[in-house]
Amino acid sequence: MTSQSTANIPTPDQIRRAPKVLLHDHLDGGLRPGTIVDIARETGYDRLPESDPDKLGLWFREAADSGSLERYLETFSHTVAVMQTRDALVRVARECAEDLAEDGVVYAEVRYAPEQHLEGGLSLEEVVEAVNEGFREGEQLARESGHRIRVGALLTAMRHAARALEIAELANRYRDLPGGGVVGFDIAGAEAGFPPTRHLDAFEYLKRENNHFTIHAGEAFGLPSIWQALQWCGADRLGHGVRIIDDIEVADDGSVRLGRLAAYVRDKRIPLELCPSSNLQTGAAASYAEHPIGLLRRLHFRATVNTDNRLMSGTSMSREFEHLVDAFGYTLDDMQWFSVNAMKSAFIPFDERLAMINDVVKPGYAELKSEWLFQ
Ligand SMILES: O=c1[nH]cnc2c1ncn2[C@H]1C[C@H](O)[C@@H](CO)O1
Ligand SMILES: [Zn+2]
Repeated sequence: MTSQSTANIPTPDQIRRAPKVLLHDHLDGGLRPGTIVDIARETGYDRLPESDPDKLGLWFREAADSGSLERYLETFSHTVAVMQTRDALVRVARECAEDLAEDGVVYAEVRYAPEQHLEGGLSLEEVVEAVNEGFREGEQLARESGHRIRVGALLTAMRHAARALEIAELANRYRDLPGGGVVGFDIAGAEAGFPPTRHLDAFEYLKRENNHFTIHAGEAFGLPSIWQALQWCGADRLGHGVRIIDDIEVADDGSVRLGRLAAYVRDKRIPLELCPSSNLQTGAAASYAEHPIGLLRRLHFRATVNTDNRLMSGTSMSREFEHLVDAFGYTLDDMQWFSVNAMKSAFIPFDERLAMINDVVKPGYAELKSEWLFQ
């Protein structure tokens, strides 16, 4: 007879079926290798390092496994290269929504940088409309195969470039669309040398518009980047934020002391969009077992679990949770805690977040948690 305590450690199948919430996933970091090969052939892009989809998938994982964020980011030149036409963007977005739904994700915010998709002659607006169309098609196809998912877009501006205000204005124009649209804004790219305050005009504009934004901060660079993102720029969430650990001291007797920034992040319930596998690849953490998510969860930070780049990390939401279950012995209750945290931190309206938590996430976990009774 299975007991409740062993049954509460989820099996891989339960992890996949559990309702999961994803806040940090890059559209150009999640393509299917076969799709990259197809589009490269159709559009005449001849610089792919491999033409066999399996080998190409492996190439991305290995190339991204460099220990440096800068080298990791170089792999995106190939995915961005095959995302320059309307058809390609619709397809990639559709498949993204389908893949997430198949993996048991019920709500996702997926980000991309419109300014990187203009080389084929599309306008910024055409890029956003193509991606939105793909997400809607993917949601519909997922429904037809028995999965429910909602996907919102986050528009990213590249931190080394100078188009943040323009992209923030774009994000604001595509808000509040019926059926879902652009739910917020982000900045990404190499962190060292490109502080978020370079883009203050964009953040101040979004605040005046009562809009939402997250900032990649505290990944390759430490506390100053997190501090700027919160106290100068006013970020609602931190993309990664994992280096907040540098402001937490754990003494030999297990007692914990938070510095002022870490205390602020916890007190204000600032969501941390943690991405364990990505951090291992860029050198921000040494192993799953040593990943700061273990301590941050114990200390009740508003921690969430995310994929970052499913292609480059060969991962999925289920894979991320499998690693965490192995490393920390997490149960279905822990998974629910992370999923509720993420849903609370989403950029959609409060009533919709609440309904997702009460009517989708919690009932999904209750169902899984009761399975042991009927075995
Ligand atoms: O983990 C990341 N840190 C900083 N930038 C990133 C990360 N993953 C992807 N990006 C960049 C590369 C993409 O081309 C861009 C937009 O999705 O965002
Ligand atoms: Zn990211």
